[in-house]
Amino acid sequence: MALSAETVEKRLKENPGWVRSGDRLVRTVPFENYMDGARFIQTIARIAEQENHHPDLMLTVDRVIVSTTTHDAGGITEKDFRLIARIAEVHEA
Ligand SMILES: C[C@H](O)[C@H](O)[C@H]1CNC2=NC(N)=NC(=O)C2=N1
Repeated sequence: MALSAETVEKRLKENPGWVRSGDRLVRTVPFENYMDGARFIQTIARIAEQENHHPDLMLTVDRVIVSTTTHDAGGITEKDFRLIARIAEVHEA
């Protein structure tokens, strides 16, 4: 079930670096160079497979943009927050 806007805002306070954009949680993570960003994407891809929850990932020369929603629920769910908590374990904001 999609979380209410209030719940999303409250949970976001516990997740520095993440913002809500429409029905997505989004974080931009800066990197010194392309390959560091590429390695981060590889790590997230492994986590996504474990969680069976797969964020959109965009790699540029100096950042990775991570964006997640739960399509089935039509919004942000606990699955998205579980995923971003796992990402925080490998890269603090
Ligand atoms: C069938 C499978 O569980 C679904 O397609 C999953 C896979 N990964 C997913 N990842 C994300 N981010 N949102 C989803 O709604 C989603 N759905």
